[in-house]
Amino acid sequence: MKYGEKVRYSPNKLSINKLEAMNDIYGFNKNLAKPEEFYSAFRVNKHARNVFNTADKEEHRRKRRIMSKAFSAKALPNYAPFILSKVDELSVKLSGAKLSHTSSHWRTFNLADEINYLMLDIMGGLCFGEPFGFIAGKGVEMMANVHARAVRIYMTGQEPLLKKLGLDRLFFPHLFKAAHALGQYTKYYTEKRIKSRGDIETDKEAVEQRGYEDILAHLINNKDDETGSVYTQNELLGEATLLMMAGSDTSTTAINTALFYIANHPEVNRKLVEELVTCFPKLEDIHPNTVENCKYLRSCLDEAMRLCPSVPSSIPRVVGDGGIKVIGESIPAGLWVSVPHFTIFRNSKYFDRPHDYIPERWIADESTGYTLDDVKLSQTAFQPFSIGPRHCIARNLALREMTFALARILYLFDIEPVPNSGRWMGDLPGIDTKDRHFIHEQWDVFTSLEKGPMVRIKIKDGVESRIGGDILI
Ligand code: HEM
Repeated sequence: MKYGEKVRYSPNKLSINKLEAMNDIYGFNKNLAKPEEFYSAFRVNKHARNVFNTADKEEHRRKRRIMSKAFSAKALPNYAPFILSKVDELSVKLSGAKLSHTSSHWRTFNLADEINYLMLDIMGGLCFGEPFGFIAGKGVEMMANVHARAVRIYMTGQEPLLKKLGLDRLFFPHLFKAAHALGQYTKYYTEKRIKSRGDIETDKEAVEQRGYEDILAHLINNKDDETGSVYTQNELLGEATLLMMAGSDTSTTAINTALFYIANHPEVNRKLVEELVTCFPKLEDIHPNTVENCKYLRSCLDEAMRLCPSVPSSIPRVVGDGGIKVIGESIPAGLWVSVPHFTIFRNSKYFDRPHDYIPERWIADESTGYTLDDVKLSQTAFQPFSIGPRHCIARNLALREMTFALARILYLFDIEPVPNSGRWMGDLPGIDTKDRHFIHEQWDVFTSLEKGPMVRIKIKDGVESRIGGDILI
C-alpha cells in the first residue's frame, strides 16, 4: 500500500485498490462505459465490433442477448463430451503412451504450451465445430501469433497514437504480421463455418453427430428477440477472434497456475487427490457437468486465480458526462477508473497472508481457523470474472472446463516442479509485503501470458485399477 488506495498513474487514469469501488465502477446502471480508445485496439478490423470490445451500451446489449444463448444452462451440458475428448487426448500425450499400458517414467513438459494447446483446441471445437489440432502438434506457430496479437493490442490500447499514426507497424512489424496471420486464420475458419451452415440438411446431420451446436452456429442467422436483427459476416469474424483469444488465454492461465502451485505444495496435492478419489472411484465418474462441486478442487483453482488473475490489471471504464461518485468521492467526466484484480486480490484487508497459496481460506472450518465471515469477505473481493453488465459471459463454461481438466490431470498423474521453475520475490512496488514469497511469473497483456511452469509428470502408481471401460485405449 506504499502509494495508498488510489493511484493516479497517468493524467486521466485512476486505479483504486478498494473493494467498495468495484460496484461503483463495474455495477449495473452506472454512468460509465468502456473507453473506445482502449477497446477499439481489440478489433480485427475497424468495423468488427464484438460483444467485448464495443463501447456502445445498446449495441452491447443486442450482441449479448444473441450470444448468451450459446452460454446458457441449456447449451453448456452439450459441450461436455467434446471437452472430455480433448482432455483425454492431452492425457494420452502427457502419459507418453496409451494409458491402458501405463508406464512409470517421469516426462518433462512446459505446461504453458500444453495447456494452451488444450484450450485452443477446445475453443476451436466449441466455436467452429472442429478442433484446430494443436495438441496433436498442428499449427503450433499460430499460438505464438495469438500471444503476439495480445501484446500488440495491449500496447496500442494503452497508447492509441501508435496505431493511429501507423508507428506500431513501423517499430514492431513482427507483431503486426502475427496479428494479421491470426486474423487470416480465424477468417478462414469463420467463412468455412458460415458456408457449411448454409447447407441446412448436411449441417443438421453434422451437429447431430457431434452432439452439440457450436457457438458460431448459435450466432449465424440467430435473430435477436428484441430487434429481429442477425449478425453480419464481419460481426461473426469479430466474435470468432474474440472467443479464440478470450476463451483460451484466460483459462490457460488459471489451469497452468493452479498446477504450478499444487505441484509446489505437496500437502495441498495430497489433500486434493484424496478428495478426487473419494468423490470419483473411477476416472470416468469425473465429468465436466459435475466436477465443479468438488469443494477443495474449486478452492485450489480459486486460490490460483487469486494469486495470478487471468485479467490482472486495469479493466478501464470511462466516466460519463456529469461525473460519478466512487467510494463517496466525486470523479469528473472523462477520467478512466479501474479496480485492478492483481492488487485487490493481494490486499491484506481481504485476504489473510495474501501472497501465500492457501486453498483452505475458501472453506469455513474451525480446524483451519477460517470463519464464515472470512470466507464471505474474500469471496466478495474476489471477482476474477468481473461483475455487472460486462462480466464474463462464459464464467460457467470456463469453471467447468478448468475444474474438469484439473481433476482429470491430477487424478491420473503425479506432478512435480522442475527446479528453478517459479521465483522467490521480495518487496513488490506498491504491494503491501516486506516478506519473500514464491510466485509464478506472468506477463500482463490485459490477459496474462506465462512462459512456464516446467514440470515433471508421471502416471500415478496403481491408477489402472481406477480406469474402467475403454477410456483412452
Ligand atoms: C479463467 C477464465 C476467464 C476469466 C477469468 C475471464 C474474465 C473475464 C473478465 C474479467 C471479463 C470482463 C472484461 C472487461 O470488462 O473488459 C470477461 C469478459 C468476457 N469474457 Fe471472459 N474470462 C474467462 C474465460 C472466458 C472464456 C472461456 C470465454 C469464451 C468462451 C470468455 C469470453 C468472454 C467474453 C465474450 C467477454 C465479454 C463480455 C461482455 O462484455 O459482455 N471468457 N472475461
